Amino acid sequence: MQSQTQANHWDIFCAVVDNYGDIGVTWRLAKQLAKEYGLAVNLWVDDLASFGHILPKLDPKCASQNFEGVCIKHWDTPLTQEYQPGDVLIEAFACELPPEVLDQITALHRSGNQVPVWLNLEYLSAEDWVEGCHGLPSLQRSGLKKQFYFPGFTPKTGGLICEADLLQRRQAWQDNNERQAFFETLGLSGIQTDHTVISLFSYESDSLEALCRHWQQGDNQIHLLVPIGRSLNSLGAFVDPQGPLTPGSRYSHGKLTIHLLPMTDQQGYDRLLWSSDFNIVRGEDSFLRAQWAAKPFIWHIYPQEEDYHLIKLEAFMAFYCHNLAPEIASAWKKLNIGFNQGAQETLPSLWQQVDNAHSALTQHAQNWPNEALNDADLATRLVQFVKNS
Ligand SMILES: Cc1cn([C@H]2C[C@H](O)[C@@H](COP(=O)(O)OP(=O)(O)O[C@H]3O[C@@H](C)[C@H](O)[C@@H](O)[C@H]3O)O2)c(=O)[nH]c1=O
Repeated sequence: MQSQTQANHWDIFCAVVDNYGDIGVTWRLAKQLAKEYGLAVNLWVDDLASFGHILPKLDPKCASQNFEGVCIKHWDTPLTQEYQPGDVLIEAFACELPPEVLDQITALHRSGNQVPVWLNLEYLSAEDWVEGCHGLPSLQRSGLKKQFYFPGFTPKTGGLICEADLLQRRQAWQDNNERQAFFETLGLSGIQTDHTVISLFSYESDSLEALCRHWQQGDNQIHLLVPIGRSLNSLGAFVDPQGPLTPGSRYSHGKLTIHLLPMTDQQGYDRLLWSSDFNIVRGEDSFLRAQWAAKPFIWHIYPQEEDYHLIKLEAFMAFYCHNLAPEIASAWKKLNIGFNQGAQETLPSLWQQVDNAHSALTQHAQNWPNEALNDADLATRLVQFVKNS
């Protein structure tokens, strides 16, 4: 397989901590840098089996393979494939670079040669402090300079990952009403145009059972589309926990039908979000893609110690709601907090209030992407940042 050995290539290193967010974010970025900026990108990943869940064509046993213009390389220990220093070296989410890489760039630096621009791509947060930390240097003992690159929602941050044509493609998909044909490709049947479709990709949560009980007794037919994963661990009362829980299974309870789906590649997941009336998402990447889907959503934020994640949730909600009618903003915020806190008793009424405001929230969700992008997405700002470094 061809790897990127030209002097002007970029290397991105990604260690999969858990779940799919680390690899999901770096894979999106690598694809976009290759496609829109013609950059030669090596994406080094320590866990190809996890990556395979969101890129089913990937061969987890292959050390080097090309997809969508990106060379995906297995990051093993010790590193068996040669690293050649390029223009840029990105360590994603403070993963520790392999010693073989550090040794090479240190040797380059010591011999007075040019070293790659070395960046630590951080997690996304809407908190105030991000602006002050974006771009800060972190001086290394070796004398090398590493800089923090913080994604974010304001012009003084590193921006948000969004491909140049994404919003247009999503709009065309929704205008052309592609959803029914898409559901057919997924083998879904029985979804009529006046039914409500909700996608679910969350962590385990007691909130799920509370919402399902409510939906089961509602007036409207609801279809809950669930890619196989952690959400199912909390739906034991609604799916057959002894059963094989395979894609294609469906379970009906009153007005609620739960459909199990396979995990697909990222493009397929985007389409699922575009095709749903409401999305329940999590982590970092699906959270952002729900915003680009321009539909109302609940964010199940990745839990952190001492409930720090609730501070991050509040910071984002303040941004998202700043120009939303106060009573709608309040209902949507309470639903998100209630979901994240597992507030089983209050969730049905919180859901109802948000559901009543569905068209206003959808309108808001449609305006949000352009506002959030602030004229430049993350890749555009990153390329500029590197030019200025
Ligand atoms: C359901 C589904 C998801 N995906 C992708 C979308 C995203 O790129 C990825 C999921 O990533 P996230 O939404 O970020 O959620 P996550 O929970 O998987 O990842 C998390 O990992 C932790 C280690 C981080 O600290 C969190 O911040 C977060 O990133 O999976 C598919 O490609 N196909 C699918 O069918």
